[in-house]
Amino acid sequence: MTLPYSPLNPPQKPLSGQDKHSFGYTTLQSRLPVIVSKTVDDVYRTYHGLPDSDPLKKEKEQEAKKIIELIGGLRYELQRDKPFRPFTDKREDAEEWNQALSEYYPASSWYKASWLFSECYLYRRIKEAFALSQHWKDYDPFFEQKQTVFKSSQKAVVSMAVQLTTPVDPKTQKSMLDIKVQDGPESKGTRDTFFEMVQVSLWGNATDLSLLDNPDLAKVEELQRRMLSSGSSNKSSANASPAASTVHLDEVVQEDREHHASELEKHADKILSNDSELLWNRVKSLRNGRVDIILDNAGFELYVDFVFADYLVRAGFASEVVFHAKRIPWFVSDVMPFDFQWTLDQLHRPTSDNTNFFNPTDPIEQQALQALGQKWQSYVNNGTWKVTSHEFWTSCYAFYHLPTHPSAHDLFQDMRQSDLWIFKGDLNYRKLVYDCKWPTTTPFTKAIGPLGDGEDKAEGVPMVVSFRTCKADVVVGLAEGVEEKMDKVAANWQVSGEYAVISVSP
Ligand SMILES: O=P(O)(O)OC[C@H]1O[C@](O)(CO)[C@@H](O)[C@@H]1O
Repeated sequence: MTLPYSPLNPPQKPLSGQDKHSFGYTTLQSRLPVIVSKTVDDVYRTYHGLPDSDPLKKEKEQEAKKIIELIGGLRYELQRDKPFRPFTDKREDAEEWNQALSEYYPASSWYKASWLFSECYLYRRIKEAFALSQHWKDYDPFFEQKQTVFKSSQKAVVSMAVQLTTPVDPKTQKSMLDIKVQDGPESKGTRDTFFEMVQVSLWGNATDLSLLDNPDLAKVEELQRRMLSSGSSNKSSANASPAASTVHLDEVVQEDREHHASELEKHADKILSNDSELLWNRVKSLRNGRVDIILDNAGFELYVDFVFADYLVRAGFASEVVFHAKRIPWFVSDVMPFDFQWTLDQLHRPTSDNTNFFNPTDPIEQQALQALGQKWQSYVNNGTWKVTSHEFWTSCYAFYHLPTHPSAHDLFQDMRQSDLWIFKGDLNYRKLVYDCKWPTTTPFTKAIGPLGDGEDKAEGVPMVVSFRTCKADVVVGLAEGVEEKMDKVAANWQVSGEYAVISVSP
């Protein structure tokens, strides 16, 4: 079946930088030039830091200068709204990108094309600058930023690890993650934990680097405090002395958990449309199913994605979780396969090694991190967790094209084996709904076209879920009156990342 839609002919009017009041305009005008400049800074710092002992230093320096020149040129083109030009590198997706450029936007430019196309084109152009080199081909200019922000998440990461691994019931010694579906899917523990995990996974999307043009680490911490008690309870295990934490850990963790649960409750009204009950109905019927998570950001968000996936496995709902990462550096903080393994490594490295990424002083905290890291590594080793990547996720195409685009054929055939697709984050949401100006009351299931449950539903698509904090103008699935109410509450509610939606299409 050929789709009537294309980047040039989306199902509704597309968001575009032409609208000066849109977040697309602000992004093209102010945010992307900063991101591009920071990319140049990173390359500059990295090549200046090359050791003299590196036999390839000279060649690498020369190539780095070329990369800087290319990325500088890109910034110039963006700021002056110059026409798009074709790609000149030999990556496997270059031809498809060039075809799309000539078919949809032969004489277009950054502000004239759809915002979605322009923004994806920018990240692909950054990749081109590296792909044309020999020594920097696989270099990720955003890795250092991803690392720094993850490091600044230590408090939240550690606190959550302790909460998850400490027995909640001293008699059974079971932790929050040990709740099994055999205890009855509707048992209070299983159900409550599910809703908590969903919210943790959702708000994990609030800390993303492309939105924080200038990663303000205090803001990152503040955002994480939304979902955690760390830093807010002075009894938190993260602050307790080793002796105190050993003696009263159960109590402290219990208190932290209660605080955490009430923090989440406080944020429940920030979820403007919440289909998590529908999701629960599906999840609780699963036994040893397959769940696909289309990842968004590395760092803290990936960590909470691991937590959610671990819950699904331990409870017995899933025996296979497939994580979809990006093949190229994308929207600054998106997960690449390297980030996936790197994150696991930081959690379960032996603590005697002074180079530990996280360095909590309390042995209980160290053990908690290691316990999670080792458990998660074992899932990777035995194939329960798989990380994969596909060019489609970094193409210019919205997800309407996943079932029918020839280059996504293998991906779609594989994903059809899944019981549930969970899309994380804002960009994935934008690609699900084709980044259009939908009325906010449009049902999610309609706005996602062939992935929804309308007449044009593609065969083999399972339940589609999106966990998204709102960081772009488009939002659907709202009840009548919500948009008007929100306009009075906060002028920038659609893009601030303060509000969220949990959307499900059966
Ligand atoms: O990491 P996320 O949640 O996909 O967000 C990506 C960010 O980049 C944007 O696509 C704009 O640059 C926004 O929509 C969002 O702020």
